Amino acid sequence: MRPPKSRESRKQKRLSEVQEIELLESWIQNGRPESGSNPLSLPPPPKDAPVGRIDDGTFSAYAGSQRFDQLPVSQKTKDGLKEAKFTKMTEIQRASLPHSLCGRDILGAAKTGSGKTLAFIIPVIEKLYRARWGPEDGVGSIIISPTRELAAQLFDVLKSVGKHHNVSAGLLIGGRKDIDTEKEHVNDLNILVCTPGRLLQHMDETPNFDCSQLQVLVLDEADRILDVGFKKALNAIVSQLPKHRQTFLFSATQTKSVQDLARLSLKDPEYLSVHDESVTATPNRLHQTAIIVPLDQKLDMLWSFIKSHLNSKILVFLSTCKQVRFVFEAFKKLHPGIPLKCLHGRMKQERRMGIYSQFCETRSVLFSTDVASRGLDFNKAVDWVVQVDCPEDVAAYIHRVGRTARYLSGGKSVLFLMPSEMKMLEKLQEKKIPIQFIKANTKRLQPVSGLLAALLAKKDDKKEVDLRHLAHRAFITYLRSIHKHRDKEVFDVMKLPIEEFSASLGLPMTPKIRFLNQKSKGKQVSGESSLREENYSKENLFELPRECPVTGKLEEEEEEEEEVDKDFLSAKETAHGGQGKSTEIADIELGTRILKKKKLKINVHRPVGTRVVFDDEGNTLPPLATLADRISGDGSVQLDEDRVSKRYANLREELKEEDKEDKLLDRQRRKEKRMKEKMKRRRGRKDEDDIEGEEDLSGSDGDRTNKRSKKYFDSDSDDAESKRDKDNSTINANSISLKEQEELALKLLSSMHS
Ligand SMILES: Nc1ncnc2c1ncn2[C@@H]1O[C@H](COP(=O)(O)OP(=O)(O)OP(=O)(O)O)[C@@H](O)[C@H]1O
Repeated sequence: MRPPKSRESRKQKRLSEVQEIELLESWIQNGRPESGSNPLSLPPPPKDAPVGRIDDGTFSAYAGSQRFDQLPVSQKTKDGLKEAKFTKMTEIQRASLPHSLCGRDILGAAKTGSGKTLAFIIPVIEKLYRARWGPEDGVGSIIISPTRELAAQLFDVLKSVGKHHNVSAGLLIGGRKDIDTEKEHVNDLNILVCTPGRLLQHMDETPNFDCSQLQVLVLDEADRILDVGFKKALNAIVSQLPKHRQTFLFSATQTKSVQDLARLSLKDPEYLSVHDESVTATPNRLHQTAIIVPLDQKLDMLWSFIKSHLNSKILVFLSTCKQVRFVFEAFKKLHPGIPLKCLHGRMKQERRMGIYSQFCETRSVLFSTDVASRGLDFNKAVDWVVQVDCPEDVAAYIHRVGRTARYLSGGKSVLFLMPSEMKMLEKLQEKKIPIQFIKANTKRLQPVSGLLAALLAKKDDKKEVDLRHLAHRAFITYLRSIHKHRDKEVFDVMKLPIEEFSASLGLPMTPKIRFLNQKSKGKQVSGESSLREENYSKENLFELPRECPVTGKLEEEEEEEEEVDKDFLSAKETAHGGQGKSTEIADIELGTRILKKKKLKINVHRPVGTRVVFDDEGNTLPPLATLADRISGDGSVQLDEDRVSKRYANLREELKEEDKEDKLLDRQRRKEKRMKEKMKRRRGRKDEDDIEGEEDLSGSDGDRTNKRSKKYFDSDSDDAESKRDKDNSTINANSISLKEQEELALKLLSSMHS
């Protein structure tokens, strides 16, 4: 039996909670801001004004307040905020919290790093607290994030601010092994922080998984989640949620699409875009630069940049997973003098999380795909964001550079633009992005292509990473990503110096890309300038215009098997450098080997049926002579019919044997192929980012779909092959009889001797 004192104190606690909730409800109702108003435009309450219920039964105004403790939120939340050292609200928090606390749907837009997370975490916790939500009530709120790392980060903020509350919360993200345990507990959770894929998996597979009582739905990085990549998953999720709920959509690049909003059944949402009037769309303390770098000099430039910023924390964006892996592995071998890390959607989840936390803690260079471009708030500030490959659009640019200069800190970014991508600069400037165009000091450029070529030329040690293979994949996936871009004003694969690019990766020969017009290959775009031809006097690598106040140095897996897209590529035999051709050929793709095969020479002028047969002494004999060695009385050659039938019987046996062997071999080959594909699929499923991960311009989603369907067709084709085998056996059975063959042979023989 529990001591009565404890029961008494629990009752007391309950009573005080009920009273607090009543007070909060009245306070909220009393001071609700006008629908459509922006609380930022209201005067802040006087400094020492009373907060909450005032003596005469009225309440303090909370719309317009600047501190968290002036808001109608529970003491538990206030304590959580205080302990996490959050006292003053940011603009998006001041603008949206008065509306969200009184139950309205929110469409929130604010620059990166401006505190949008708390703007939805606080009302989520408060709504459930005021509804006295408990474990037995099930799922009360769902917070959806496009990536696993971001979901984990949101979960951490939730745990810290809500630490004094009794609601239960869980992080549901793909790539974790404990799905079965998760299924057992998910029905006891009140707040789910998840990625769309994992949530849908629970909706599909977990018995009794029920979201029918949902109170609040949050989409962080809403425009991304509403994007085509997540369309199916999101529609399926939303179809299982009650329509009567509160919905919050937040992003730095918010969607205003009526269709999107209709999909989510938003009710008169408050559109709060706090930086609409701002001169810039990016954080004020972010110093942004762009520099022209031809494709074949990108790695030289990146290497030089890293070497001249060894004491910085640098986040480098590349287009595809394969590029990330290649640059990471290759640069690692060159020991630049700063720790290197890589992050992409095809890595195992534990490793991804490990890398993410390590990068939060240490000075290092992180090579990443766009999986790290949104929402991530790396603990210790990122000094530099380097975009080696052009972002797909302005929104992607904003999110990438937004990984630095967060909240009150500063940061720098540099965008490498190829001459053919200059249109992107215009697009960025049109969208209020203050980006400064600078020139490189080529004197300080440290070429790395030669070193890469030497690395790639080294004999492969089986235990080590196959750099040449990685370079090859990086080359192909990059070009494919450019080819797939819809914005042809910026991304035009035909304008790229393909051969030079291949050489810059250290590849001994240029893999051939079938979709390219051969004639235009190798030609440089007009205006493609070579950095090495330019001459700049200053000591630093990049030069800013004189008036610029910035004075920093730069003023400015095994992953899945080869996804050999035979329709997409083959290889071209052009050797760069002094690499021996013959050794290289074996290493390039199947397509190349097929091209290298010597064509069989067929002498079309040779008369039909004139196969030359020799006797034991090497004398030529007439055709079919071996079957016609019975000499008749008049001296003419006659067929020995016994020998003929014997010969045919032997031939039949031989053929049968050969056929058996061939079939066996073929079956074995197909079995191996199936096994390989099965393994690949398994590995793919393990390592694969669930739909949420990627972004990655290797077009992972698309590619995966293709791969899956390809597998589907492959397995079909196996069936088709076995069917063909059966059909063939039918054809054999119906083929001409032995007697007919003998007659044919006799006719032939007599016609030849006549
Ligand atoms: N009121 C506040 N006081 C102090 N720091 C804050 C406050 N609100 C947020 N922060 C801090 O600001 C940083 C950025 O916040 P947050 O991650 O929520 O930004 P965001 O707007 O969601 O950015 P993104 O658009 O990149 O997702 C975090 O480190 C967070 O702890």
